[in-house]
Amino acid sequence: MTVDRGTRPSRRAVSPTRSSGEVRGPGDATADDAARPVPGATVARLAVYLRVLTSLLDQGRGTVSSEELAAAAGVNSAKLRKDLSLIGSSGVRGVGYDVSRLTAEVEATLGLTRPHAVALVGVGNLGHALAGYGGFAQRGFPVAALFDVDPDLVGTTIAGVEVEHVDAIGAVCAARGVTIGVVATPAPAAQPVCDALVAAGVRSILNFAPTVLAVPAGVEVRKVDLAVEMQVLSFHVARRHGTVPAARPSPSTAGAAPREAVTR
Ligand SMILES: NC(=O)c1ccc[n+]([C@@H]2O[C@H](COP(=O)([O-])OP(=O)(O)OC[C@H]3O[C@@H](n4cnc5c(N)ncnc54)[C@H](O)[C@@H]3O)[C@@H](O)[C@H]2O)c1
Repeated sequence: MTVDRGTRPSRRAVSPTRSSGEVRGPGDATADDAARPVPGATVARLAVYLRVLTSLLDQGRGTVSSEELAAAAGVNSAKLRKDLSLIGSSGVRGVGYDVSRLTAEVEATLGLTRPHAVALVGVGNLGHALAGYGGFAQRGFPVAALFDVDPDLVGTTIAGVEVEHVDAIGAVCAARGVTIGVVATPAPAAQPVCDALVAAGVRSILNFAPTVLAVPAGVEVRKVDLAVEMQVLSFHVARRHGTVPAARPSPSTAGAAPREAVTR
């Protein structure tokens, strides 16, 4: 099984075998799906399914129907079954999915069969809040190291982890087996910090700084920008209010009749 967009496939192979009583519906996948690449959008949804499954496990639930799991994840059940078939998971008609088994299969696909130690660099407003959030450790991402340059912060402790000087990134990340680096510094500091993390062997970077990071092949960077999310929301609000200008015709449709502006 392969996962596109650079997300690593699971180390533990997930059995593509299916029971004869598997749940199927319109638009569901075929048995060949388990051998296909897992699209990035599916990977993102798997993380959402996992959050729901973890909550069901906490409640002591043994099974869950595709409809219930889909509703809790905010997708339709056909899409959910298709996503799960891509990782070789199937439910049983009239019973649903085994919560424990499905959780293990999704975790294996997401590479969560072992915790990922996280190093967070820049413990200002944002970094401090992230460092103090206990939910990351609960979901397999313990914050193992904190770094900053501010002498007032270095030596302090946040949620039991000492803030160390950024110069110690190499030694500390290697010693603690850090696999994910989080960059929450001002933009000008982000690239040198990223370089130090990469030199320390960190191959996955989550970047909050408003800058594009250059990394060598084999290093995955994901950028989080809440302003971009708000701009997307703004677009949808504007569209609802009919204030989005008409799309310009592309060269291929330049001779065609002009499109109508979006109005209510
Ligand atoms: N992506 C988003 O949605 C989002 C949201 C809020 C903030 N941000 C960005 O996150 C970053 C942090 O924001 P903030 O409000 O916490 O800023 P902040 O100024 O409160 O904190 C930045 C911290 O980085 C430290 N720092 C500076 N240079 C450093 C270096 N070379 N090595 C290590 N630490 C260094 C500073 O000492 C400070 O503690 C900024 O780049 C900001 O634009 C992004």
